[in-house]
Amino acid sequence: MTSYLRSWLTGAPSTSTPTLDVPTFQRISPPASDDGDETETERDNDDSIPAFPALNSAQRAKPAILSDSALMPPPPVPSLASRTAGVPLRPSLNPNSLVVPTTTTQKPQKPSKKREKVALAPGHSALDWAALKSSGTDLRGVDTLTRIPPSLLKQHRSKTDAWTAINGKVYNITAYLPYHPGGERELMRVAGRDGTHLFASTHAWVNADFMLDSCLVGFLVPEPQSG
Ligand code: HEM
Repeated sequence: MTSYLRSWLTGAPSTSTPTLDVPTFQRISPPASDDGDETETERDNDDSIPAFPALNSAQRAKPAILSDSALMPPPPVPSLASRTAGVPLRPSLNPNSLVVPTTTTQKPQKPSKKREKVALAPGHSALDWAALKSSGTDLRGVDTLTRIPPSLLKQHRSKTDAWTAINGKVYNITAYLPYHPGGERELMRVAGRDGTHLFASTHAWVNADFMLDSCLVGFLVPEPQSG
């Protein structure tokens, strides 16, 4: 092995290992003429590689050298004369500058009151909710799914018995209250009524169908006409 490696480094042929059969490549020109004086067998045995690109290919043509007037003009030179050392150029003063403004005169926006972060009690993370809802615990409080008119929905608007309707489905949100990342107070705003609009305008990306699947109690229907 050592002598084999040494032979690689020194270029001397190795004595103990047989020489490797390294394939060599030859530059093969296309046949000089193709005017039919060779036999069919000769042609079948002809493994010569055709020239690529073909000898008459346009790729072999000499590229045309464009004159200065045919080339795209260079971008304008920024005017460096107006520059003061250490002071970045103001893009508004220098239309050629690509420098971004380093400051702004606009006041920072106050954080929106609408999406306040609420500290959830320990054991009330999204994962805890997922575990609870798939644990088999009864979160509905009803035996069968029913048709629920707004007047019935309205009767469930306390913290210990809260229902809401989202996209036509009525959920018992009582168990979810302490798990809601936006807080109990915000969630209670939709208790006893159709919360579709408020829900969608706060976080349309939240999948209520999935979050509350085991809290489904029925479907919102119009108030039955009396008389
Ligand atoms: C009834 C079904 C509802 C469910 C299942 C639900 C679920 C969720 C979820 C999963 C989040 C976290 C979203 C995120 O981090 O991107 C969230 C955040 C929030 N929710 Fe709800 N929500 C409901 C209703 C409401 C309602 C009616 C309001 C009232 C305005 C509300 C207000 C908020 C707010 C303010 C946050 C933001 C909390 C934060 O930024 O960390 N949610 N909600």
